[in-house]
Parts: sequence; C-alpha cells; structure tokens
Amino acid sequence: MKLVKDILYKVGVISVNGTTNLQINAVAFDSRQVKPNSLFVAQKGLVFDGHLFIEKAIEQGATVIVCQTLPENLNEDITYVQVENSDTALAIIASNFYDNPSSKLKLVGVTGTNGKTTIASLLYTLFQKAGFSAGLLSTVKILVDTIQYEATHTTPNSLLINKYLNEMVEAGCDYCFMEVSSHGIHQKRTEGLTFTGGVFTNLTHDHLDYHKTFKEYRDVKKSFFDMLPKTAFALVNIDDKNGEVMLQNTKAKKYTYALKTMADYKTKILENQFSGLFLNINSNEVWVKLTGSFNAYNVCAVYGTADLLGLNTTEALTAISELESVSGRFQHFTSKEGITAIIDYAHTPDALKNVLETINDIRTGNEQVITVVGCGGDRDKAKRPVMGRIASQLSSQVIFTSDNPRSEDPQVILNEVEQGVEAHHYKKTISVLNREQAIKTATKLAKKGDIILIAGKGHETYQEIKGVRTHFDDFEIITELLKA
Ligand SMILES: CC(=O)N[C@H]1[C@@H](OP(=O)(O)OP(=O)(O)OC[C@H]2O[C@@H](n3ccc(=O)[nH]c3=O)[C@H](O)[C@@H]2O)O[C@H](CO)[C@@H](O)[C@@H]1O[C@H](C)C(=O)N[C@@H](C)C(=O)N[C@H](CCC(=O)O)C(=O)O
Ligand SMILES: Nc1ncnc2c1ncn2[C@@H]1O[C@H](COP(=O)(O)OP(=O)(O)OP(=O)(O)O)[C@@H](O)[C@H]1O
Ligand SMILES: N[C@H](CCC[C@H](N)C(=O)O)C(=O)O
Ligand SMILES: [Mg+2]
Repeated sequence: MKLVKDILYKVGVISVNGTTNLQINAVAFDSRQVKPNSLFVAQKGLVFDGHLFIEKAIEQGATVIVCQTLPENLNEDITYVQVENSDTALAIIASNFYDNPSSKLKLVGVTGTNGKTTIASLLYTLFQKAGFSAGLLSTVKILVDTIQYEATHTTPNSLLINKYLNEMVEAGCDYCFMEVSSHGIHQKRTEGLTFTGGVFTNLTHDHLDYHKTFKEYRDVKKSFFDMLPKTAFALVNIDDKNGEVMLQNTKAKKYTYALKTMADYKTKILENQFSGLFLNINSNEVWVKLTGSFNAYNVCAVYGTADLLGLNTTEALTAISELESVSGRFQHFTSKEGITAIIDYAHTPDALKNVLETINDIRTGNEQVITVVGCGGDRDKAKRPVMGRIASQLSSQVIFTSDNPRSEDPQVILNEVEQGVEAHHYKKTISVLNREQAIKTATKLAKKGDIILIAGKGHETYQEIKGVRTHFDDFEIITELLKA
C-alpha cells in the first residue's frame, strides 16, 4: 500500500484532478493487468495508445490514472494525474512504489551492441564466487541471488526492474548487474534508477529499424552515460570509436579498457585457443576458459568493473580464471566422431564476423567450417544481406535457415539474407527453411575434424513463427544429432 502523493515524488506532473491522499495497492501500465485500487499509467506505444484503455482500466478497478492527455470526460471518483511523459513517469513511480531499491544496492548497467549478457553474467558469477549476494537482469535469465526467473526482454520494463531490484534488496543482495538495451533506454525503462556504474562494450550495426540512423542509435546509448551521477563510474571500451563519445558529457568518473589502445585496464592476448585465452591484464597473467578475442574485451571489462567496485584484484583474477562461458555464447563440444559444434548467439553482422574470425584463427588444419544461420523477423532488415555475405565469406559452407521469423514470411527473410552473397560464393551456400532440417543437413555434410557453427539463437529455447512460439533448442538438437 502506498500513498499516491508519495509515489508522485519527482514525477513531472502537469496537473492533478482529484485527491492524491489516497492509497493504492499496485501500479500497472497494461489495462489487462489492472487489479482493484491500482494506479494505471497510459503510455503511447508503437502499436497502441494506452490512453485508449483508460476506461477499461477504471472498469478493472484503477482508482488513479496517470496520462499525458486527459480524457474528455473525467470520472469524479477517479484521480487523474497529467504528466509530461508517461514512460518517464512510470519509471519514477515504479521506483517510488518499491522504495527506490536501486539506491540500496550497487547497480551496474552494461550497454553496447554485443557483449552485454556475457559481461553482466560473468560479473554476477564473479561476485557470487567472491562471497557476495548479487542479482542479474539479463537476456538469458533473471537471478535474485540464486532464485531464477524467466527473462522476456534484455531490459525488462521499469515496473519489473524495480520489482526485481526490491526482491534483491530483500534477499540481501549487495550488487545487481543489468543489461541496458537501446530499446530500454529509449523507452525510459531505466529512468530514475541510481546506477553505481555504467559499462560500454561496443557499437555496431543493429536495430536500425527502430532507431532509424546509426547516430540516433549511438545517441540513445550515450544518453545512458549522460544521466549517470557524478558518484558513478563510466567504464568504456576505448578501442571502439564510439567509446569516447559515450564519455563526452557524462558527470561520472571516466575509465577506459582496451586491447589495442592505452587504457586504465589494458589486456593483451598471449594465447588464443579453442580451450580458452591466456591473457595479460594490467600486468597480471591469467588463463580464462572463454574463447575468442572478443571475449578478451569482455574479461577486461569484468576485471575493470570488479576493481572499480572495490574487489581485491588478486581475488578477482582467481575467480575470473574459473568463469565458464555463458549459455549459448560460443558454447562448444566435440562429438565422438570428431565433429565440433559451436552454438553462438551471434545475431548481428559484427558478432557473426567475430565468431567466424575466431573459429578461423584457431582452427588448425583443413577442417571445413559449416555455418547454419538466419535472421529474425520484425527486426532490422538491413542486417540480413550483410550477415549473408559475412557467413559466406568466412565459412567453407553455409546453410541459410530461419531464425525467429515472428510475423514475417520466413522465405522472404531468407531471400533477403541470400541477396548479400557474392556470386563467387553462391556454390557454397544452400537454403533450408526448416531450422531443424538445416542443422541436420550440416551434420550430414560434416566429416571428422569439421566445425559446425549454429548462429543466431544461442540460449533460446523457442522458435517464433507467425507469432507462435514452439520449443526449439539449437544445443539440444545438435547434441542429439551428433550423439546418434
Ligand atoms: C518495440 C518494442 O520495444 N516494443 C515494446 C513496447 O511495445 P509497444 O510500444 O508496441 O506497446 P503497445 O502494444 O503499442 O502498447 C502501448 C501501451 O498500451 C498498453 N495496452 C495495450 C493493449 C491493451 O489491451 N491494454 C493496454 O493497456 C500497453 O501495456 C502499453 O503500455 O512496450 C512493451 C511494454 O513495455 C514491450 O513489451 C514491447 O517490447 C516488445 C515485445 C519487443 O519485442 N521489444 C524488443 C524489440 C526489445 O525491447 N528488445 C530489447 C533488446 C534489443 C537488443 O539489444 O538486442 C530488450 O530490451 O529486450
Ligand atoms: N565484446 C564483444 N564484441 C563483439 N562481439 C561479441 C562480444 N561479446 C560477445 N559477442 C558476440 O555477440 C553475441 C552476443 O553476445 P551477448 O549475448 O553477450 O551480447 P548482448 O549484447 O547481450 O546481445 P543482446 O543485444 O541480444 O542482448 C555472442 O554470441 C558473440 O557472438
Ligand atoms: N535482443 C535481440 C535478440 C535477437 C535474437 C535473434 N534470435 C532474433 O530473434 O532476431 C532482439 O530482440 O533483436
Ligand atoms: Mg543480451
């Protein structure tokens, strides 16, 4: 139970009709979820305008309506609060409703195109290993200390973020590591949170359907650093040309990490093998079980963050050397017949290029690299031909297939992916629409020593076709096929 006037603290209120001296039991932004004595926030979405559901929310028992535009006819029994921006209002209300949990633990946000899940998950494990209680908000899962919840978004909505943060506080967590997606920032899901630190990984092509231009995508990411308080740290990958941009206007203390440039946290790759990396991090040598030079960046970011959070660096390095790869991120095994399978969440051109280059760097002989890949529907179309081209340039054979077509026609997506293949690579590509069949085809083509890369879906345990999700797990399928 909370008093409305208390949860409106710091909300940009334009006008109030009715009393704010009123208790509410819950906050909701979806009319279908409204329960008696709720506060309903009407948001302008991409498909619907939540203002159209105000009446429905009242019927369901909402007693307070927060909106940008007041309805023409006001109900006398209801309190209406007009705000400048409903998304921002929801985030601040959510934080107030749960007593500002982000200020009661150390919250670190990780943003960038690739590496967020890896870094946030490794940090969670590292701090748990070091004897702390921690929480994790990630694409793969949500963890409140050791209690696991299913994740539906990379960055949940502001109500859920604060609900989980509150649970973390109640469970005695000292830290929370969360992924901050560009959609999350743009939709104000992280507004009003008190961050102890922010980490920037890299910025490459993705989500240009949503953000329209690369500059807009970059500026959304930058706005996360712009709003960090001066007590926080901002740790950026300075090898990425946008690392500096992230730091331009931040009030936070600025730190850098890099492999190529001078930086506060500097890592050198001494050895790069399938089984892991031998690294020199700020003059400390350490073996890690993660594969690929891109993971040297991730480990460096983890080390820097741990140091900035005050963890003893020797203790941090010992724990770092024990960290296992995150599920669906360069997850690999070799079958009895000597065929290596790699399951990786590479769903952007840069990630696919990195993973294939890593495989090509560490393969030893004349093995074939057989790639199974596709692109998701209802997402950036521009990345499709680029991924098609990269896959065909860097693999011996490619089987193009479906990812999550969502509402789109899978064949149309496939055609767009194929369009990127240059003529001299045609003969090494085939298309098999059904993903399971595509994986099966790869296993038929593979001989002893060959490497099969299944890219794009990583940890996902479903495939969404025409809006319907059915169980689908790349790892499960390939394991079964290679065992048989
Ligand atoms: C494109 C996008 O981000 N869409 C998000 C957005 O949906 P939307 O704008 O379409 O919402 P809408 O359906 O128009 O509804 C508008 C408002 O009306 C309300 N409503 C709607 C219907 C109704 O009957 N009653 C009602 O009250 C809704 O609750 C909402 O408040 O707001 C919804 C509620 O918060 C999100 O669930 C939804 O995420 C969709 C499912 C999604 O797929 N998002 C992806 C793209 C996403 O966010 N991805 C990033 C990661 C990307 C990455 O970095 O790789 C993530 O953080 O997960
Ligand atoms: N630092 C990195 N630089 C470039 N590519 C990376 C990096 N880390 C991981 N990758 C590649 O990107 C894929 C996705 O990694 P990860 O899940 O950590 O990224 P993410 O930022 O969380 O992605 P999402 O936006 O989907 O949440 C990995 O499977 C790997 O192929
Ligand atoms: N967070 C990313 C995940 C993409 C994963 C890929 N398998 C797809 O479905 O496109 C997104 O929502 O765009
Ligand atoms: Mg992620």
